[in-house]
Amino acid sequence: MKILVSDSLSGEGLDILKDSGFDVVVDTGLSEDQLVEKIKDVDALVIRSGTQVTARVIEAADNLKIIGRAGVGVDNVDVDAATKKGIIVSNTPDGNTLSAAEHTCAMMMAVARNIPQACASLKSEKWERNKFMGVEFNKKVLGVIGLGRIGAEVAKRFQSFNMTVLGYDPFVSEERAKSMGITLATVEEICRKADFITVHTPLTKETKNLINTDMFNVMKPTARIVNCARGGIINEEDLAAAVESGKIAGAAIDVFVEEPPFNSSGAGLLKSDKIIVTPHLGASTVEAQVNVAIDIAHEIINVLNGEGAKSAVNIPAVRPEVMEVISPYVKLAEVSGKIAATLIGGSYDKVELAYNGDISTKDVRTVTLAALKGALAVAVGAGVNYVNAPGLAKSRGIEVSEKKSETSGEYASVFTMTVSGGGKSASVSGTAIGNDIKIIQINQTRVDVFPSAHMIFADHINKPNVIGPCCQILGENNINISGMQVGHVAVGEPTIMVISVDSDVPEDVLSKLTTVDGVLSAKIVEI
Ligand SMILES: NC(=O)c1ccc[n+]([C@@H]2O[C@H](COP(=O)([O-])OP(=O)(O)OC[C@H]3O[C@@H](n4cnc5c(N)ncnc54)[C@H](O)[C@@H]3O)[C@@H](O)[C@H]2O)c1
Ligand SMILES: O=C(O)[C@H](O)COP(=O)(O)O
Repeated sequence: MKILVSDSLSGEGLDILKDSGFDVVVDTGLSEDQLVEKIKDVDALVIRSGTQVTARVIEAADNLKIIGRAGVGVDNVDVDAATKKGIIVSNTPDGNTLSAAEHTCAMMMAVARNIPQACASLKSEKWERNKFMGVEFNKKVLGVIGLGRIGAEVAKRFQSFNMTVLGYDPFVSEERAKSMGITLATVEEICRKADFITVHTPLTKETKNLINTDMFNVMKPTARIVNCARGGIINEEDLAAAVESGKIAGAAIDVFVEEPPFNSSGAGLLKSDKIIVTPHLGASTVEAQVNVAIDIAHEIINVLNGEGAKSAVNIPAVRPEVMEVISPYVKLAEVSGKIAATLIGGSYDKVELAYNGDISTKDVRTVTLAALKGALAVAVGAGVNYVNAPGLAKSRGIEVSEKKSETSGEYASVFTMTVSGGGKSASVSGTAIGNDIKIIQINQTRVDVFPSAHMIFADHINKPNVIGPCCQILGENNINISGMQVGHVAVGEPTIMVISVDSDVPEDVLSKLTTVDGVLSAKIVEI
């Protein structure tokens, strides 16, 4: 399989990729047209912020399984287009946190003490001590917008300068903020009260232009603002105007709407003496680059080897300790999906997933995805995966619902999947015993089936001389039976027979089974 690395990646990560035995190609600085050409036969793409992975690039990618971002921000990737095509998008959320936080601190200190300007002045043989009068952090107010990994680290560091920290993050509770020594406030309150403001959110439609002229209008004239997150969170034109007119005292900017910003709204920021700038250096430390390269290399190899993605941004991230508990149910759900969709034997517009007992208290988002993947695979084939299963279900008008209850009867946990539509339904219940999975009910019939690779499900009447002839047909066609289960019902009642076999069962053999007196239908499920 082929891995294309299209931005600079530290050698430690490249070595891991090369040692995995995959074909690794490093080709940086590609235009969109060049990438469209090169991506066709690529299985994994490794990027930083320099590569724009547009819908056009994704459309051209015939084999792509994962886009791995060595870093945090995925705003240079069309994640929706990737998701629709079933491509995993993963990042490395932790590897560059400290470097980005430290760069923010460096920028804040530099703008407080005019260090770049004073340095340039002295190097041009001027001794301008009065011109570069700075300000202290002591007893000042810091406003942090976005209290995630980097925001929290920045807040912690400035608390040691004896600053009061105000924070805004709609996804952070009062308790969490309190535990970090931060008082929650609105963006406007922060803008009114803070001496220093720093933004640490992703760029989203909510955060785009979050800091604009309206906010600069309420800031102190001594306020200084820093952006080491994403260009566009602070409106570039409004910032240039606010600094120029003296509405605020200065700014420090690492990131721009367009990078490099020479021919865009960011160009105005380069002209002001009161705005210091760096060319997107937040993550540019030896340590961060080694961390993110190693993290993304392992993620790429895992995914190409068919193991799960650990840090995908377009499928649920499940903590390893939770994954350990739910992983047999992930397997069970996929198998149940295949069985239920095969048994209904046609279209359906409802999928109901019932989680009973211990499993109902766990994060089961991945189990639900697995159930959909299994069911849709019956119609769509190998083109369905964890990433595109919900989108495919939606586009087929399938309504998915979950029910949870802590009661489960004789088993600690029971998972039930029901598909229904057009007046028909099929349902499968199962449980996990250690790492093994067992189907315990099909429709209304109790069974005890440990799923195998090839299983025949035959509806029949529970009466003499049905099972024998079925086994004979399979034997005559050289199909070895490795196990068999018949649903527990009274004689004369309809039930189900599940025959595990060691090889595929051709259609004509399945048809022959239905000629046996008492057999109502026969279907094969391949796991
Ligand atoms: N300059 C660099 O080189 C560099 C390096 C690393 C990360 N970054 C950028 O820094 C930013 C933060 O990274 P992180 O690792 O801390 O991410 P994170 O996901 O840990 O934190 C982001 C925080 O923003 C919050 N948030 C989301 N929407 C918000 C909104 N509308 N208002 C306020 N808060 C909101 C989230 O709740 C979260 O707590 C990202 O944009 C990332 O791309 C830049
Ligand atoms: O989001 C990030 O991780 C940073 O912006 C770093 O980007 P880079 O990998 O291009 O330095």
